[in-house]
Amino acid sequence: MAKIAVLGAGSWGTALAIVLADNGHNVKLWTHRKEQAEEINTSRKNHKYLPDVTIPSSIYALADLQEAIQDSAAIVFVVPTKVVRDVSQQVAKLLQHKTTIVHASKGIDPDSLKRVSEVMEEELPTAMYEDVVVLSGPSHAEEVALRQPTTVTVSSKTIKEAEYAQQMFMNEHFRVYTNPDIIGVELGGALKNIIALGAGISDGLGYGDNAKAALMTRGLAEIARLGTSMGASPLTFTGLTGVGDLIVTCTSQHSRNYRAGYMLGEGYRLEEVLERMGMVVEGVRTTNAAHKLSQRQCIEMPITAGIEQLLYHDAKPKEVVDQLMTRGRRHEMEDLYDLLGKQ
Ligand SMILES: NC(=O)C1=CN([C@@H]2O[C@H](COP(=O)(O)OP(=O)(O)OC[C@H]3O[C@@H](n4cnc5c(N)ncnc54)[C@H](OP(=O)(O)O)[C@@H]3O)[C@@H](O)[C@H]2O)C=CC1
Ligand SMILES: O=C(CO)COP(=O)(O)O
Repeated sequence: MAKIAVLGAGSWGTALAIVLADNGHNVKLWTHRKEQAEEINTSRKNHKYLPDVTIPSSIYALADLQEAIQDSAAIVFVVPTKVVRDVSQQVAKLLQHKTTIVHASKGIDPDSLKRVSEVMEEELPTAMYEDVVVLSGPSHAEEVALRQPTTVTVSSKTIKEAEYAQQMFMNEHFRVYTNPDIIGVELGGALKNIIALGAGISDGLGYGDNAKAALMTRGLAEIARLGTSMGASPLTFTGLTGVGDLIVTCTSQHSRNYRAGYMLGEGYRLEEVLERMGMVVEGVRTTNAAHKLSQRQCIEMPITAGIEQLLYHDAKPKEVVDQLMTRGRRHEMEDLYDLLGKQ
């Protein structure tokens, strides 16, 4: 079995470390906080992020990054998108052997507008790995850590590294597929968080299932529109990392994006919401990134634009809904008219 470093001891890093430990790997769980490493090693609990879960004794938590990555067959980055560059730079300085690089973050960097694997490629020494692998899909940490049935997808530019990650993570509770479309896999995982904010806002406003279904379906349409303009396959958005993750994030109380959206819908201000959450709400920064990308790619993303207005320009949730509902008339699927040769 392999020695694997998991970087980031939040809810998802801890849950993925448990999957890897269940598979018999020797797992080092790196946290940037020494006291958290001590807490995990002594109490076998991650009280802040996964309080109900007992962490197997085969997982060793530590705050020394050098020791964590030393001789590792794979390094799995599970930190919030906004610190991926910084953590990659730290790893780049310490890495002295060739390894497999995996990440499981769901976001887009609003400064560079790059996907997470692109940011990592800019920082990690190319001689030390083949391709960055992304792991994404409908997978709340709280359920994965309890070994409830979960399916995810791994993707990398070439299949070899994705297949290595597939066999590393896969077990009877955690089924892992491969997909060659890394652009679609990363964009689907990142952009669904915007729609989950929207679904939460809708519920927080007191709207019903019709409104949420509309947001999810029209949200998926704009995700796919942007994604295909950036080189993704439209098919990927029908898969686990597209519609699958959209369903789980828009309908679950586990979702931080949904819960943050709910509070916004109830009228709380963004700063207050983020303070109450105390965990990463990736959709907030991703909304900003996606809005800029939609302008760069000349792609219409009305839901994203509305949520951007709400998050960054003080628009009221109800105003945004009214704006969306009173847009001009549209075909549901423009391409279908071309395909069927109809006017
Ligand atoms: N939770 C989930 O179910 C899933 C999450 N993801 C994705 O995984 C990524 C991580 O999310 P998640 O684990 O849920 O987030 P959490 O909010 O649960 O935890 C974030 C973790 O990152 C740590 N961290 C923050 N800044 C740094 C830094 N500069 N260096 C090192 N560590 C840092 C935090 O430490 P501290 O406690 O000190 O703040 C904390 O341990 C996100 O992109 C998310 O979208 C993907 C699938 C499922
Ligand atoms: O990506 C996730 C589930 O697949 C987790 O979503 P949240 O970050 O909204 O909790």
